[in-house]
Order: sequence, then structure tokens, then C-alpha cells
Amino acid sequence: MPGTDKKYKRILLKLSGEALMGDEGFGIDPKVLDRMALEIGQLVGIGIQVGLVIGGGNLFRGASLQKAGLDRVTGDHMGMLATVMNALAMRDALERANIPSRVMSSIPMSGVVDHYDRRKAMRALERAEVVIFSAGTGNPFFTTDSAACLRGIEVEAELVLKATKVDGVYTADPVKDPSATKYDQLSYDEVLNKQLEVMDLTAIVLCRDHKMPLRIFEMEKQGALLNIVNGGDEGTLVVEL
Ligand SMILES: Nc1ncnc2c1ncn2[C@@H]1O[C@H](COP(=O)(O)OP(=O)(O)O)[C@@H](O)[C@H]1O
Ligand SMILES: O=c1ccn([C@@H]2O[C@H](COP(=O)(O)OP(=O)(O)O)[C@@H](O)[C@H]2O)c(=O)[nH]1
Repeated sequence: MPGTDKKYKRILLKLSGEALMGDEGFGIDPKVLDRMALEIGQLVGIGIQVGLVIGGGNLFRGASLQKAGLDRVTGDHMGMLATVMNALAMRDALERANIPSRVMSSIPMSGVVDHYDRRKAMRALERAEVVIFSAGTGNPFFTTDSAACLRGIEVEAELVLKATKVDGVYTADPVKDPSATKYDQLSYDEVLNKQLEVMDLTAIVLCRDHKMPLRIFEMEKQGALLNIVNGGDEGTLVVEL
């Protein structure tokens, strides 16, 4: 039976906010949410515990708001609140697909979502609930990539997965440089030394210091997630070499 030889028990999946907007220029495309819910449901169905971190780039980014004249910290607060909205939309899609889930926020938001609590999160994961960690790290000047690595390490996930628009880590940004070539595997230090900007450096350093394997893969590719948890070679693996 496909999926029975799964390699991981608990993973942390990071979805970029931009990916949620699908073909729209802003906001959330419910079709994308439904497809992601289905793919996440397949993992839950074969007994894999799934933590989720969702970005906010489809709504607000602190750095962009700063360029438009806002105070950076205010902009980062807006960005973190945007991730809570995305998390609520994802929970809604998971619920519609009958997949048990809960949202936790690094910023207390009583009456809307639970405040992040590591022990509660781990217990929920053990009960096969998808736990969506929202509001990033709760601090300005960080990104949701760092939040994903941080929460992944905290809840003892075995792998952090970054689902993004490109199908792995390249020698240069493949969107800007069509001659860039893809790595199948590379070390944390290679990503740092070569300044490969697929993920922010804080996130890479966190993973390196805690030996957390990281896989970057294409969100649009159907079945990629299931293939990865079954030990398949999608995208690029960043590990200690
Ligand atoms: N060396 C690289 N390999 C792969 N992607 C890269 C690289 N450098 C920059 N990128 C860019 O990083 C993006 C992935 O980051 P992501 O966080 O999903 O996007 P964003 O920062 O726009 O939300 C890709 O869309 C790609 O264009
Ligand atoms: O710990 C965090 C995580 C996120 N953000 C803010 O939230 C925005 C949205 O997150 P991100 O850019 O990581 O989203 P993604 O690119 O994944 O959609 C960021 O630009 C920051 O302004 C923050 O201040 N602290």
C-alpha cells in the first residue's frame, strides 16, 4: 500500500503566504487552501504529525510597509497579524476536509486563537491534530522561515519543509537567473557562505546549530509532500554534510 513505509513521524511544514494567493495579486485563494488541506490530510491519514507555519507575504510584509513609509516595527506587527489571518483560513479549509486542527499564536489573542504553548502543541500533535503556529516568532525583525525552524526544533519535528514557488535551492535565484542550476543536497554552511537567498540566514543558522534537516520543495507540485515523507527526493535537502 503506498505510504505505509513512511520515514517521518513528525514534520514542520512552512507555507509561504504568497503561495496562498494563487493567481490573485493579493489575499487568499480558497482553491489553493483546499488543495493544501487535501495534501496535508494525506499525511495525517498515514499517521504523520504535522505542524504548520504560514507566512503573511500575500497580505503584509514589514520591510515593504517600511519602504512605503510606515514604521518598521508597526509593519512587522501587521505582517505577524497577517499570518494569523492566513492560519484561520487554513484551519477553516482543514475543518472542511474533516482534518482536526488548531491555531496557536505567538501573540496572545484571546477569543480568537490559543496562545502558543509548546507542551499543549506537542500533545495536540500526538493526538493527530494539525497545529498551525501563527504570528511568527512574536517578534519584529524576524521572518516566518525562522519561526518555522524555531517551532520545528521546539516541538522536536524530524524535518522542516519549506514549500515555495521554486523547486529547490539553486546556484542563484532561478527567477532572476535562468542559467542557475539546482542542488539536490547541500550543507548549512554552503547555503550561508554562498549567500543563497532561498531562506533567511537566521533560519539556516538555527537549523545548523540544532542539526535540523531542511527540505525546500515546490508547493505547486502535486504529490511532492507525500513523496518526501515517504523518503523521496524532491527539491533540495539541506543537512550537515
Ligand atoms: N539560490 C536560490 N535558490 C532558490 N530560490 C532562490 C534563491 N535565491 C533566491 N531565491 C528566491 O527565494 C524565493 C523563496 O522564498 P519564499 O520565502 O518562498 O519567497 P518570498 O520571500 O517571496 O516569500 C524563491 O521564490 C526564489 O525566487
Ligand atoms: O517572527 C516574525 C515573523 C514574521 N514577521 C512579519 O510578518 C511578515 C510576513 O512574514 P513572511 O515575510 O515571513 O511571510 P512569507 O514570505 O512566508 O509569506 C514579515 O515580512 C514580517 O514583517 C515578523 O515580524 N516576525
